[in-house]
Amino acid sequence: MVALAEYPLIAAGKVRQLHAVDDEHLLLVASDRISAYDHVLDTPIPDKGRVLTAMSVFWFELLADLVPNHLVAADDPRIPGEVRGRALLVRRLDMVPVECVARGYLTGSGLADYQRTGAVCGVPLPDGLVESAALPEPIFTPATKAELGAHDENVSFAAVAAQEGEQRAAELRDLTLRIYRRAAEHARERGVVLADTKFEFGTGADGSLVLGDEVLTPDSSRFWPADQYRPGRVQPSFDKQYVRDWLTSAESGWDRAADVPPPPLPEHVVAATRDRYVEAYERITGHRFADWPA
Ligand SMILES: N#Cc1c(N)ncnc1-c1cnn(Cc2cccc(F)c2)c1
Repeated sequence: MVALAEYPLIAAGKVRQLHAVDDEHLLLVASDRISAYDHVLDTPIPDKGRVLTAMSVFWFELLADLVPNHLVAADDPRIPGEVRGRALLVRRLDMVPVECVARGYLTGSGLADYQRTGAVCGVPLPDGLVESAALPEPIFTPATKAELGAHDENVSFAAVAAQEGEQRAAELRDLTLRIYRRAAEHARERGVVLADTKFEFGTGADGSLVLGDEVLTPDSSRFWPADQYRPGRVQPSFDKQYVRDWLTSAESGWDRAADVPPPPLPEHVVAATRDRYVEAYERITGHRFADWPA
């Protein structure tokens, strides 16, 4: 078994890394780190990396009839033991430099754009939409990837077409929305609102689109508990609300506006957050997390 250190690091996000395995394969590693309020917290959430990896595998398999994906293996001798269960062996693709975001609800940067311009990524929306409003239909709201730590920049479909060509841009939009609709319906039947999500696509040797990166995890998407959904307010995050509430409580002593790092999380917040990740996985997939490879 190879050690992770023998696979050169080629990209790193806030809570995950990408290593080169060979000319054809990469290793996508999810850490137990959690970010909140644009800070990566000091306290890891045990099993978060494994839950999110297991979730991506579930969605790749559920969506395989809609779109090919880059997954080669979740359990393979090339995956180092130290990251087994929270790493995916994937096919090296030629990535399309567009963050393909689908939104079924209006929140975050989409709401901010709408309040400023009446539109999101140039897509006009009806008047009077409030925080977390369900959109008349899901919309494609692409973005360009920002440097680590900065927020992605929302761009218009026309900008994507100028960069990728009209046909490829239309393909990215249509595929993004088809996948979102399928996933949102599946999640909603299981008590989870998939408010929005971000896909990354690449192309293989034949030039056709392949779904890459992580997919439909609570880190690449907004998951809300359906039974608490109420438009007109910021929704509780299915997975991160305990962390957010504690960090903004007097107990933490943290001042979010002071741009200082958040304090370590108390054990009860860590445990409750781990439980929420496991609950999200078990609800959405119907599988027991205990059955995911150790
Ligand atoms: N997935 C994938 C992928 C692929 N299958 N082939 C080629 N490149 C990529 C690739 C390059 N950057 N990213 C984003 C990313 C993901 C995970 C961790 C990071 F730090 C950064 C993805």
